[in-house]
Order: sequence, then C-alpha cells, then structure tokens
Amino acid sequence: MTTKVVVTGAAGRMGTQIVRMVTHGPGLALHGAVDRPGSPALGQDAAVLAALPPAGVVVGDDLAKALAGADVVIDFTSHDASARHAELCAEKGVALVIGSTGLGAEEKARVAAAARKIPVVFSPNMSVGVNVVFELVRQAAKVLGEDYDVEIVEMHHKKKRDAPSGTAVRLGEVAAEALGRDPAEALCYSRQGILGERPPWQIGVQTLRGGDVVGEHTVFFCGEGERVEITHRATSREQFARGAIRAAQWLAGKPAGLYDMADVLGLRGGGRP
Ligand SMILES: NC(=O)C1=CN([C@@H]2O[C@H](COP(=O)(O)OP(=O)(O)OC[C@H]3O[C@@H](n4cnc5c(N)ncnc54)[C@H](OP(=O)(O)O)[C@@H]3O)[C@@H](O)[C@H]2O)C=CC1
Ligand SMILES: O=C(O)C1=N[C@H](C(=O)O)C[C@H](O)C1
Repeated sequence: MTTKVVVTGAAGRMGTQIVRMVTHGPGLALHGAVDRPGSPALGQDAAVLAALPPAGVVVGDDLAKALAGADVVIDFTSHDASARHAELCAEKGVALVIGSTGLGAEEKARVAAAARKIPVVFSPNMSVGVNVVFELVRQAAKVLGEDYDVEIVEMHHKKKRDAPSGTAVRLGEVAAEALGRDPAEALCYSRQGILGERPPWQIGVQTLRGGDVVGEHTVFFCGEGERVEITHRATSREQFARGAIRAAQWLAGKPAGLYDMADVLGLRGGGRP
C-alpha cells in the first residue's frame, strides 16, 4: 500500500528533508506540498527545493485543496499554523503528524479537539534517540529522587524561533512527573538577580542559541559528590524526518486520538519497538 503524504512547511529545513525522504521512500508518495501564503517557494517544484530532480508536485498555499485524496499530512511549520492545519485535517478526515513546537495552551487544545476526529501524532522530537532519553530521564529521576537537583540545558541553531525547545520542556515535564511535582510549578525558565538559594523542588531549563547547531539537550542530576548527565546530540535532521515518516505510516488505520512517538515506537508498555 502506498501512503499519500502532504508536506506542510515544504520549503523549510524540516519540510525539505521530509520531501526528500518521501520522494525516495518505498511505499510513500508525495501527494502535495504546501507553504506559507506569500512564500517565494510557491509555484516551485517541491522536489527541486529539496535538491532533487523535478517530481511534478508544485508548492501551493491551499492545504484544503491539497488534502483531497491524501492519507496523511506531515507538518513542521509553526505553533499557530499547526493548530490551524489540525482543524483543516479534522474537517477533511486526513491523519496528521505534527512536529512543530512552541504551541501555547489554546493551540494545544485545538490540536486535541482535532484528535477527537482524526488520528494525530504530536511530538516535540521525532528521533528515536530522544524518545529513549525521555525514558532514561524518567528512570533516573525516579531512582535518584529528591537528593538530586535537576537542571536542563538545550542548544539550537540561531534561526530557531521558539524557546525553550519543545524537547527541553518535555524533558522537564518527564522529570517533574517522575518526581511527583507539578511541571507548571517546578519548571523555571530564567534566573537573574539576587534570587537566594536554589529551591530543591525547582527544575531549571536554560536555552542557548547559535550557529547551525541541529539540537542538543542535557539533563543534569546534581547530587552531593556526584553528578549524572544524560545528553542527546542531533548532528543532522534526518532522524527527525525518519521518525515523522515512521509516524505517518504507523497512523494508517488507527482510530482518532492524540498519540506521540512513544506510541509509535512501542515504548508505552516498556517493550522494544
Ligand atoms: N518534532 C521534531 O522532531 C522537530 C521539530 N521541529 C520544529 O518544527 C518546526 C519547523 O522547524 P524548521 O523546519 O526548522 O523551521 P523552518 O522555518 O525552516 O520551516 C518552517 C516552514 O513552514 C513554513 N510556514 C510557516 N507558516 C506556514 C503556514 N501557515 N502554512 C504553511 N507553511 C508555513 C515556513 O515559511 P516561512 O519561512 O516563509 O515563514 C517554513 O517554510 C519548528 O517548530 C521546530 O521547532 C524541528 C525539528 C525537529
Ligand atoms: O527547531 C529545531 O530545530 C528543533 N526543534 C525541536 C524542539 O524544539 O525540541 C526538536 C529538535 O531539537 C530540533
């Protein structure tokens, strides 16, 4: 069976990577390519933007039109565009993979509402490695417990718009939940001035930006006399794209619902993918 994929944000860093993989991928067909209204990419062949020979799919700005006959949309655009795209996909009954980060509570609620009508995989990081790191952090937090201060540092390229990264936020949530803390109270995104001692319940999340760094995350567990560091370094966007395509294929025949990469990889029950 061929999975017919529409790529939104087709001219972007992730979009071009996804177009490249869908074009080459067995069992996949590039059904449509969409980018922002007014984008200079409109009217260009999506494969050419992805440094491939022309494949006959031209970038447009009308997602509703591109959805006709599609199986799934892979969306790496922006927080607001993804919420809108989720509503359109729900209206047309097309499954959706969302990789965009930085969605606010209202935008997440719109995605959740769409997922009552269609199956949606929504994950701040599609790489297998990072999803394993989520599990390692959960385990480390449970075992090390209250005696270890948890701090998170993330670094990304200078063009990234949202901060902190969606992955860093999820790492903080995973650690907080494993420690029985409310993420809304525990996560601390900035420190400056005379703050006094670090409260033991706090989980610091710090952001670095510069150059072409693809994505790096470290979770520190700082105890008395020792420190555990769990680090993931992405050196290319391929693993994110590979994960998104795996998610798109996994969605075939799934009932409506909000899923994440732990579902796709079979990590929920602790089993091997
Ligand atoms: N989950 C994961 O594994 C990963 C998630 N991400 C996330 O994915 C998102 C995109 O990242 P990246 O590819 O680096 O960003 P880019 O800015 O390179 O790409 C985003 C693309 O989407 C386009 N776009 C913006 N608004 C719309 C719209 N309304 N309709 C259609 N297209 C639109 C942009 O156009 P224009 O530039 O003209 O605005 C751009 O071409 C970010 O939120 C990032 O954090 C990134 C990597 C991995
Ligand atoms: O914008 C990026 O580039 C990335 N964003 C994601 C995030 O915010 O967590 C994932 C990845 O680290 C790359």
